[in-house]
Amino acid sequence: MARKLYRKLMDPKDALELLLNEVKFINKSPIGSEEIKTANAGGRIASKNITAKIACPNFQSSAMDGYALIAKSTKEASVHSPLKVNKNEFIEVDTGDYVPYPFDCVVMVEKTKQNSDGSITIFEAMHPGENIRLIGEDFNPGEIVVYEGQEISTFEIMSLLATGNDVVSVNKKPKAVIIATGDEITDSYENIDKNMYFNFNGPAISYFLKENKALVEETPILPDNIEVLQEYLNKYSEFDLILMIGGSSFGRDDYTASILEKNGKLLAHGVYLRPGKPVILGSINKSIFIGLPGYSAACAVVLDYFVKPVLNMMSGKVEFTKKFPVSIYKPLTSSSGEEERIRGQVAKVKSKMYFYPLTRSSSSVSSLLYADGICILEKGIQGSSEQESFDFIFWKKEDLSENSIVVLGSNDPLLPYISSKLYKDFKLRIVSSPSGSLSGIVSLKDGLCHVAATHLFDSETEEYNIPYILKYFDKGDTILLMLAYRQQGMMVKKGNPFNVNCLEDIVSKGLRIVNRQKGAGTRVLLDFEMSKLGIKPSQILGYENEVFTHYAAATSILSSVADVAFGIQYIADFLGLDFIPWKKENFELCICKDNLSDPKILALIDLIKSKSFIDKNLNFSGYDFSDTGKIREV
Ligand SMILES: Nc1nc2c(c(=O)[nH]1)N[C@H]1C(S)=C(S)[C@@H](COP(=O)(O)OP(=O)(O)OC[C@H]3O[C@@H](n4cnc5c(N)ncnc54)[C@H](O)[C@@H]3O)O[C@H]1N2
Ligand code: MOO
Repeated sequence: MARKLYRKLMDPKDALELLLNEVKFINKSPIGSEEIKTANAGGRIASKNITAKIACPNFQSSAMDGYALIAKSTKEASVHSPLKVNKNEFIEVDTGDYVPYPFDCVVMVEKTKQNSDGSITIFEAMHPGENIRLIGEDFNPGEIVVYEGQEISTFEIMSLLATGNDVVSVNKKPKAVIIATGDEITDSYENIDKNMYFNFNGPAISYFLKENKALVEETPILPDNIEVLQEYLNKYSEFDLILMIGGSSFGRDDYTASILEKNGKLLAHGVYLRPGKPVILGSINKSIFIGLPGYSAACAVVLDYFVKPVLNMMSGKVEFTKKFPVSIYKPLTSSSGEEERIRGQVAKVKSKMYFYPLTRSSSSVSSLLYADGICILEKGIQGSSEQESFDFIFWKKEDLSENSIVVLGSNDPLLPYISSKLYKDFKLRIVSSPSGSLSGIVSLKDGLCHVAATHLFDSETEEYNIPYILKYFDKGDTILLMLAYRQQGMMVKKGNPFNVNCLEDIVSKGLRIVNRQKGAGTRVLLDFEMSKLGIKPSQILGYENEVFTHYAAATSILSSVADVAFGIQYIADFLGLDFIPWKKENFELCICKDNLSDPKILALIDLIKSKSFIDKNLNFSGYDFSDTGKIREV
């Protein structure tokens, strides 16, 4: 099949409007209602206002254990003039008992004296209604208990049953089917090799749909075959929502849009939204059809932007997307023609809420795992400034923004272990965004983080970190907390196929490197080693290719896009690369002294001092923990 090279992109808001109108057009807003037992209605959506059938309580009752009396007859009673009430003038009641007329108040048993002749003595006057639960005190018949569109949960069930609603009318759950497509998609790890991906989107989307009130089926993974796809679309024509994963962009096998064009209604193929651009929206028979891009982050944005509103409409759920204002800690630029939804974490630093973006790659799964939610960058934003405020939408249920320690600067594999310990013991976490040691120190100065992670070698003093920090902070303003000494060096493929032993080999053999970004400790060290040997950047192929982490440097070697990269021994060993050692370095955390009273920072310092984050089961090769937890004054 020839590649299709055209597509008219739409504004995402217009596309959503068309789609929701289509849900109405096929009469599925909502899809219908059913009566079910209230006891089983948790999580369901009320299809209409539900009113109280009976009052709650529906008879006057005693609020206390004691004696029901006639208030009028007690008006002379006081501590100084106790009143004897004969046994035919009261009735004994327990909490919740019916209180018959003419009794109109209850005296608590502990406020009376019981006499041998069966009478009681009371010591204060009672007023009508005292300790009586009145009819309809909680709910009166006809009062609205649950609104149409409201989700029924614990207290709704309690209130509905208290008001005589044994059964309730709820909206039916939309029936959704997920069709994962692609010859390269498999559900067995045995087949995972070149050109095969495990179907991690399908089961995850299934859970998303269930969380959003759908009944879900998943088909087997379908091949890129137009007849088979067609057959499954017919098979599920009774379903309310058909989601097809993959095959939405311009690939050879991207049949999805054309099937819809021929057999149903193609409302949109492609929107000015990133990620999620190649989404396909339409209907077929009486089902809404949404073609999700195969890349996971694009899938996630489409689920949030298009699928969720469709499900809410079908299940009749009234939902409001709460947006929070955030500042972006470093300038971001959106692509000129598209609205961007950027994944990231949020954290409060010095009472200001900051957004720390994660990778914008559409295929990234880890960014979905780590993101608290998304920040909306309207199209055409050029280099946002820190003063500007942007809309942030939580995707996660848990808001950890005030429980976050923001570590900017360099990156170290120990940080996730530290974060996991802090989470388990204190529900704290580390938010880290690798920006390079120097940039971390500047961010600390600018109040954009709590901690700067740094490993900067100063060639003049041959000292680590302090000379750099003193360029930005006064003496005595900060401390350095030692995390570990790390072995730095060169990483090459297993077996060292190019026989690299020193930097000169890179030049003489014309090898490709991948560099770290300017201001990164590893970059500073490389430049120092190069200047010692008189090697110029122009002599090294790939000197301008920058990556932001040790992992990214190592994976460039694994993916054969570089022959040599620079970083720490641990990563090389961890990923099965060979390593040529250079130098041991100090990896330290710089903290402002005026932050030392923050309980979060104290918890971090205590943990590092205790060294209990060092997982004995892991081999931290190239790490020296002898001075871990030591503090240096800057
Ligand atoms: N020449 C162009 N190429 C691409 C464009 C473009 O405009 N021009 N758009 C890119 C964008 S944007 C996106 S997003 C992706 C989406 O691609 P498709 O929707 O066509 O998805 P596939 O090609 O079928 O799959 C891509 C990729 O996704 C992964 N995948 C797919 N299904 C699953 C699954 N069930 N579980 C896990 N992973 C899955 C897999 O890595 C596939 O290789 O297209 C760009 N290309
Ligand atoms: O939709 Mo794609 O996700 O923009 O990369």
